[in-house]
Amino acid sequence: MSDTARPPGAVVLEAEGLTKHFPVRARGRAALTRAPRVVHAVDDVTLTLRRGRVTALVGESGSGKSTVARLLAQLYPRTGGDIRLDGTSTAVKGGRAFKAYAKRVQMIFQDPFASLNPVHTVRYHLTRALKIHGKNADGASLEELLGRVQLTPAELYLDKYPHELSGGQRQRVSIARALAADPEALLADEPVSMLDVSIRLGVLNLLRDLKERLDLAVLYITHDIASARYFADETLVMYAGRMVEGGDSETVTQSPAHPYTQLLVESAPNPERLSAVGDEDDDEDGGEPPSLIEPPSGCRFHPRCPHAMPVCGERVPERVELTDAPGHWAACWLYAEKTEKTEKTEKTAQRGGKTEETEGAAS
Ligand SMILES: Nc1ncnc2c1ncn2[C@@H]1O[C@H](COP(=O)(O)OP(=O)(O)OP(=O)(O)O)[C@@H](O)[C@H]1O
Repeated sequence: MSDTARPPGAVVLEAEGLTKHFPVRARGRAALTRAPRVVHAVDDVTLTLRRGRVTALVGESGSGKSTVARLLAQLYPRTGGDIRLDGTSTAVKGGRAFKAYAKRVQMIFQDPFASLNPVHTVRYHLTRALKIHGKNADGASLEELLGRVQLTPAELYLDKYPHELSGGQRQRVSIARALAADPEALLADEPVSMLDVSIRLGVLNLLRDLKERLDLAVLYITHDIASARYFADETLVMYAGRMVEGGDSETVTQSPAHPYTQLLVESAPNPERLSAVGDEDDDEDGGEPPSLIEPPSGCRFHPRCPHAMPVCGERVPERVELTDAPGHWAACWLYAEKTEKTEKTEKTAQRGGKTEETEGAAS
């Protein structure tokens, strides 16, 4: 890697105010009479990926996680916001600029069977990836790549076709192919959710090992908040296109602040299990996710929230830093209200004024 001199924890990839709206195609009369509508898939998402750290992005189906990953991989143009790679703003449309970006930011998909071409061998896939990124594709390089994903001895795998491998082995080949670029960031979109429960842990352990050995910045997308606790250094929670909570994984999963994160944690049947939550959680307790064509006003979780207050339906809550752990934050009026009140009380006290009256006016 060209930049091994950078310290662990250095920022690799950042998104700020990242937004993606997909146009909805109207049919028939509606196409003539109705204003064009959009799916608010991702709104105002801010995140940072650092070297040698795994960041989990957790949320139920349709919350916008894959769209965030695809935006970060520059597979979609964004509607708004910024993406910075090593501090430089980037918007890549294709061609040579995309190739240069993809060399540094690689993506791993959920279904390794779909992402590998069934008519080609492991040797072909890895040779092609190495050549695309201008690397030597000799036997030693192929062996080294397979060694990185613990498929040894290499000759056992090199001439196999995808259907001759197990699901776990296929995903390891996909990971090896991504590593052929020698990337700085790896975007893993539900990398184990299609694998048998018994082999998920092995693949996650491999990713963790790679993160440490290669100092990779890893984005780990999952439905399963229990696996985020196990595997990720930091956890971010998304609901209906917006980020609602973030912090170190232990704090977010053990002391969730946002009512949505609390619901996710409660509905994970066994936090110790790297479970199949993602396969079955679409109707977890507490209702359904909202339509993203006309998302709820204010906090998008407010129609499902057991603590909803009038303000929750009126204004989008901002991130509030919480005091229980450094870096822990939530975008929730439960905490913003307290902060607003505290600030008002402090200001009034400084002026030597009417604390009680000001508080009453604020609530
Ligand atoms: N290409 C697209 N065109 C239109 N709408 C899209 C497109 N891709 C995603 N969406 C919509 O954007 C929203 C977010 O989808 P996304 O796939 O990012 O969510 P997710 O959290 O990754 O869900 P899952 O875990 O099921 O993959 C959904 O409402 C989805 O229907």
